[in-house]
Amino acid sequence: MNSSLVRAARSIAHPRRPNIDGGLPARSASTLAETLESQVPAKRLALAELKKNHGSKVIGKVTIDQLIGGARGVKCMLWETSNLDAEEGIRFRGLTIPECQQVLPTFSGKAGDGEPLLESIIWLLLTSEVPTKAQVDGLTAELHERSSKLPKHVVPLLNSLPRDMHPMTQFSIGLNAAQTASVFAKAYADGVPKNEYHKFALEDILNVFAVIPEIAATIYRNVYFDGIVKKDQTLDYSGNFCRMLGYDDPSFDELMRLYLCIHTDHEGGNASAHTTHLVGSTLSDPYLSYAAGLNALAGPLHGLANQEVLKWIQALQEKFAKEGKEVNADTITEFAWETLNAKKVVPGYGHAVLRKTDPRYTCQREFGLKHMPDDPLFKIVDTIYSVMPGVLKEHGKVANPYPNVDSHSGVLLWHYGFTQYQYYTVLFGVSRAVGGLSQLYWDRALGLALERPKSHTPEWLENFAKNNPDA
Ligand SMILES: CC(=O)SCCNC(=O)CCNC(=O)[C@H](O)C(C)(C)COP(=O)(O)OP(=O)(O)OC[C@H]1O[C@@H](n2cnc3c(N)ncnc32)[C@H](O)[C@@H]1OP(=O)(O)O
Ligand SMILES: O=C([O-])CC(=O)C(=O)O
Repeated sequence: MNSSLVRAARSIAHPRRPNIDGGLPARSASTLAETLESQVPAKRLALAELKKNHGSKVIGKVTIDQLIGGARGVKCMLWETSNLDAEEGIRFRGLTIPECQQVLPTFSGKAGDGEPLLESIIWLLLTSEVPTKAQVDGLTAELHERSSKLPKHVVPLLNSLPRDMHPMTQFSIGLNAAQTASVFAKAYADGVPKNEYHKFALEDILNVFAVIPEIAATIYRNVYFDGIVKKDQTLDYSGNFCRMLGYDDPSFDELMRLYLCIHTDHEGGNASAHTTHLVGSTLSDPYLSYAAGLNALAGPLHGLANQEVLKWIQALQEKFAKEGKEVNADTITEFAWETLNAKKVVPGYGHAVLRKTDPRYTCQREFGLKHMPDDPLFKIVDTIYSVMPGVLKEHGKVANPYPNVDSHSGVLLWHYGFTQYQYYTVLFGVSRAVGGLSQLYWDRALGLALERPKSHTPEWLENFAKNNPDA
């Protein structure tokens, strides 16, 4: 591992940590819980100071357009695990995706040699520190051990669900049902003081990370196969998850590691993270909070777009096969205009914040170029990329004509025979738990308030506009 790069990454990821001897930042205690607990006092103090010294500073204004238009650009949420720049894309604790790929521990043990382990990202997002391989291995073992905490009624419940119920509905039901194991809910009922909430939240958060692969894999095996889920806990989190889904291919394991890492977090305003944060702010426990987040992820303008992309490509292929035409730049353009003229969205394109190609799209494209350059579907996605921004620019309505993460993920899965696209958002849901719930830990540790913004009636807005012509 390149130590100067790791040093630089650590100082980006954790800018306030003193670096007394000019070398690597002091390594904190070895378990994740101890590392986090050691950070809480300083973080609480920093937030209190920020409030005391700068609490009344104005950081923005809100227009009536923003109020009507889904609060785009309204600054109203504290989120520390990641930050999204409209041009550059996501940074996880200050690190871009390529930087994460260079410095985070991988399955081989060598940073930069393969995709980061999900456990590395869990550690990074929660603590803001780049973990060592030993810390990551410890976390892998801890999560495997915690996976036994899935309540015994959950799998039979999942087995009883109709096979044609959408996998995301099943996922939400499964996680809600697992909530009987919440130690946070029990601690609250037992009256633990507010400054201790985060300790019980962390227990739930790690347990949720540990049990969701079994919920997700049971759904996949039930809906499409024989219902049998086989584990291999000698592997890392993602590798074991692949075995549970029924895949045993090192290249697919690497894809899953990449997939699970890049979908974790996208700052706070996206619908699934925001929902988790909002529901958690009522002191609903992490199981219920993230189950709510899953329901937001299940919408077609958000996480479900990844299945819609595959559906769109299948429809395109079917139409031109019937007409005896090949799929190429011209026929894709024709199909895109048909979609737009029918007043439907082109799935996988556009974004509420991004104004350039999503770096999560780019890194998946690079994976495709390395592992499946001649795959016909991969080539179609590339051809779509070559024409769609031009079509959307010509259409003239779309703020961002470039592809988002959902545009590419399904095609990579398809290459490995994972063709059940109605299930794809469940994989996204396994990953997004990590971002939403890492932030939820800090929400409770910092004692953040119940979220409750102000709404206004149309009459109030009209009166305001009439009485304030220059506003
Ligand atoms: C993980 C994720 O959630 S990434 C996003 C996944 N979603 C998709 O890929 C679905 C397709 N994309 C979209 O629907 C949108 O781009 C969104 C929902 C992601 C963002 O929405 P907005 O911030 O409102 O986008 P924007 O400001 O560009 O919208 C302006 C207009 O362009 C339309 N538009 C935006 N993107 C698209 C698109 N891909 N295809 C067609 N029309 C689009 C909007 O529907 C809106 O139309 P309207 O004025 O008639 O309401
Ligand atoms: O940021 C958003 O609004 C949507 C998105 O890409 C994500 O949640 O990953």
